[in-house]
Amino acid sequence: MKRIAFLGPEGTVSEESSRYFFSDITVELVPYKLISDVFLATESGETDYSVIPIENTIEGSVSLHMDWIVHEVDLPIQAEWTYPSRQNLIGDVKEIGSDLSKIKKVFSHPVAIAQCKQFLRKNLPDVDFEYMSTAEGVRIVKNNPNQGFAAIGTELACKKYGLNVLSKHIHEHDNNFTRFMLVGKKPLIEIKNTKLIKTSILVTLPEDYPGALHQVLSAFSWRRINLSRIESRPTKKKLGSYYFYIEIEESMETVLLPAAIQEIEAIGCKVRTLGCFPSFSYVND
Ligand SMILES: O=C(O)C(=O)C[C@]1(C(=O)O)C=C[C@@H](O)C=C1
Repeated sequence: MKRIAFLGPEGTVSEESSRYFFSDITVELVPYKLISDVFLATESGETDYSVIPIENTIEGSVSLHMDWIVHEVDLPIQAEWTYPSRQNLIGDVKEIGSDLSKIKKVFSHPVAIAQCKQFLRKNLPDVDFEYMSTAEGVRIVKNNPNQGFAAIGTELACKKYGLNVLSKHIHEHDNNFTRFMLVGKKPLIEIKNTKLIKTSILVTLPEDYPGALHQVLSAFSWRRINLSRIESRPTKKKLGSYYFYIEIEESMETVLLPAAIQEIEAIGCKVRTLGCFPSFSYVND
């Protein structure tokens, strides 16, 4: 059975989304305390794949996780899916009741906190924050009663640690989704079929000259290849030096995409393929 590393403890959004994505495939989900441990578990062979949150509707890219994929490990992207992040204010109702001013400190993941900024500004303007995964936050609140602690996390974690939802769905938009990537050394053949196959590449320009990026993009545009994301990140070698992370809605097994990449290489760019993978959108059933 395939072992899948995710950010733990049990009850994180990563776990909820993995249970959804792997609902038809029997896998063992293995929690790790830090996202670095999640990556390294698969890099070392302790697990077969890692589940990595990569982008959120409200917060945008999770840059730290993208940087891990690019700089720290050699783990191709094998699949991606979207999943709704439903955040709740969680605590002990016997302690807090309906008086949220009793809350002095909130524990959660920085990305989850950022998804609830408006709620927090309005209802908890003076609280302190401490950062960890959402489920770790819920666990800490459970283990430290009567201190004015609360967490932002999932209903799964709330049930798991025997606490109460003090305010339900406190994230800013109904359309709050997180995109997760499955990274690992080999393709996961058990994955269901999908129409959309994407390819992710990293492009480093040879030097900074007028129109350099335009030339790269035109290799895709005249072939009518659709790009779904482009982002620049520092190469970490020199201030002001960037690579471009480009997501393409096309498989490497087509004729057009390898030709576009060859053209980009011919103008002196370095291209690294991070993965060619099936892409799934959340279906509410
Ligand atoms: O802390 C969690 O529950 C996670 O799974 C992490 C994470 C993230 O890293 O973006 C995942 C999705 C949520 O939107 C917020 C936090």
